Amino acid sequence: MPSPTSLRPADGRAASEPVGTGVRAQAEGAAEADAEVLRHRDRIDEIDRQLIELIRERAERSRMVQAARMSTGGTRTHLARENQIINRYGEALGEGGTEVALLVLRLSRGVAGR
Ligand SMILES: C=C(O[C@@H]1C=C(C(=O)O)C=C[C@H]1O)C(=O)O
Repeated sequence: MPSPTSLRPADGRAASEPVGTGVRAQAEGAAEADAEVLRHRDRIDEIDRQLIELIRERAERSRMVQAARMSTGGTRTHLARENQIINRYGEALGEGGTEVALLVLRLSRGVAGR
């Protein structure tokens, strides 16, 4: 006659509990979830690094365009072009895209505005 403990399933749950609900199964599930979080966070951090780098390059190039235009008496800003950019972000990203475009333009324009 087996002892009561030898009747316990190997995954740590009580024999009366459904598969996947035992202490071990829950611990394994939690470890997998933790690993998944770390994997996605690694990629998110990499994406953020790239975004920051791209925003910096964009701002630098934008300031060069602005400087070139102003060197011949033009304005710093060009509203028709900005509207095209705002629409592009809005169409690609939805309502929040418009706000992203406005922030990107603000970062690119520097403090002075026009
Ligand atoms: C860079 C330019 O100058 C300004 C900055 C813009 C930008 O950062 O995208 C867009 C229009 C202008 O207000 C441009 O005209 O292309």
